[in-house]
Amino acid sequence: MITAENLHKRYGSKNAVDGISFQLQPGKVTGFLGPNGSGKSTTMRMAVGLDRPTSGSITIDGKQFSQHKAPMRTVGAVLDAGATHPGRTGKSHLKVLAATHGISASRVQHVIELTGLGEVAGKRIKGYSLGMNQRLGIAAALLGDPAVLMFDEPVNGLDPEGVRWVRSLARQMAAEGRTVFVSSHLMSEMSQTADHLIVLGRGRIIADAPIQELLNSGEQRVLVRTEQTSDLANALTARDVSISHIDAETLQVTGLDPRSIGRRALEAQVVLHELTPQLTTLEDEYMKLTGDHVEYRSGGAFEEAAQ
Ligand SMILES: Nc1ncnc2c1ncn2[C@@H]1O[C@H](COP(=O)(O)OP(=O)(O)OP(=O)(O)O)[C@@H](O)[C@H]1O
Repeated sequence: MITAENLHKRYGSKNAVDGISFQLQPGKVTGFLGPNGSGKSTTMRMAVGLDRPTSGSITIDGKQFSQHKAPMRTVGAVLDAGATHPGRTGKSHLKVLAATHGISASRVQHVIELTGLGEVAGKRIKGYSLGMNQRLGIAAALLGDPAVLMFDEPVNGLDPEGVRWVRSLARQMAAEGRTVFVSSHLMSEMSQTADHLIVLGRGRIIADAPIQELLNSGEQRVLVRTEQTSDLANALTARDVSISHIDAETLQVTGLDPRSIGRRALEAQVVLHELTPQLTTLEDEYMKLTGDHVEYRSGGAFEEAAQ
């Protein structure tokens, strides 16, 4: 279990992480989502002692990472997959890690198989592709069979097969009861992997909720088609209901569910041709949530923080 309490990190005058608190649950994939520069990597680095909080704390099972007797058995982290010795083979890299952390050599072969590195494990790391390096990083993270896994942008630069593999590995690890924490700046990625989302914007938490809840939090819009648009609009008009005319036969209604719209149409003797709830996508929600929190926007303009 990872717990952050009022965690802050300042770099000079910059609040990279600005007082965040959260608790991650075992058995779930928690997505850590936010635009570039929102503080995800800094938070993860503090969790494994690579950076010190300016104030507040981030602990794993109640202790700071450095206080754990066997850190590799506690947390498996892939924060920088490139941090290896290029002249070694993948297998010898894993063997050294195992030997220096009191992990049995049999785990090395096991994680090589688990990560699909079998064919390249005997080759030097300097010849590895990005995908192989990513798999090697994950193999190292799994070596100590830890209950907590932390992956920073694990699918960056991977091909579609690699992306699918990382997703299913994360899900499998959570199904085994582990706490799985995965960062990404892409909602589309997280929506296929995570059960729960923590959304960060400019170092602050802007959402901490199950994916389903985020999906349901948007206002439901319903598309209605009829030849009697004005009769229907009259029948539906009420406080908190907004109706917009899309074209001569189509209305978009917010504030009423499809069932109520159907019932009112029947009472007003309006014939409906279509009644379609418009699903809010996670992407829509994410854009809404982070719209004011983006540091770098497309178009090349740099916008200074305006908080
Ligand atoms: N060592 C550092 N020194 C100074 N500023 C830093 C340092 N590390 C991070 N920052 C700044 O802190 C902020 C948060 O960065 P961080 O890398 O944690 O964000 P992120 O959400 O992981 O983004 P990305 O997806 O781009 O890596 C950014 O504005 C970044 O420029």
